[in-house]
Amino acid sequence: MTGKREDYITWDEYFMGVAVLSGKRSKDPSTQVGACIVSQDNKILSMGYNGFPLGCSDDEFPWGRENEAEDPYNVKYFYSTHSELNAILNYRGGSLEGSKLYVTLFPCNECAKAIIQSGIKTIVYGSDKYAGTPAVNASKRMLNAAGVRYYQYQPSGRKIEIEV
Ligand SMILES: O=c1[nH]c(=O)n([C@H]2C[C@H](O)[C@@H](COP(=O)(O)O)O2)cc1CO
Ligand SMILES: [Zn+2]
Repeated sequence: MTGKREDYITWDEYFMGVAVLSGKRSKDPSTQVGACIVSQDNKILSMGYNGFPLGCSDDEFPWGRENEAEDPYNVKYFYSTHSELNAILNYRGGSLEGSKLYVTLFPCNECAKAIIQSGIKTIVYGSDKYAGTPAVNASKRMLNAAGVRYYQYQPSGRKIEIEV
């Protein structure tokens, strides 16, 4: 017996927790997504959340999603950068080869391309609320073909509270 504390959080709880916390920075009123990229030896390399690119003000660009077919110019989809892409682009350290991505929502087809090309080899995702849509089907098709492993985060049931 060393007296070691035993109720410390697991690596998965830690990194998914960081992804969830990152998503709390999102200004999207309907879906907040967070991502955390981790090296093979469990070091955090980068983080991201869905938001507009630098210089594109949250107070000037539209956050709504209504009337996309009639007026896509005034809807968020042309402008929001996905959390996974932001996490990849936020990394300034070199290569992401062999790394692992924790993300609160299953990546879309566009993010799948960036994930594959950046060398990320494993995805741990939270929600799969858009499962079965063409974008997610296409994403899974590419990830399967490229040999990127993915599995859903299994909640421990433990509530992690953060007080600052
Ligand atoms: O993988 C993703 N990553 C990601 O960051 N997003 C972002 C883009 C949008 O801001 C929001 C999706 O909005 P909505 O659920 O209202 O369609 O989530 C959406 C996806 C789609 O799977
Ligand atoms: Zn995406």
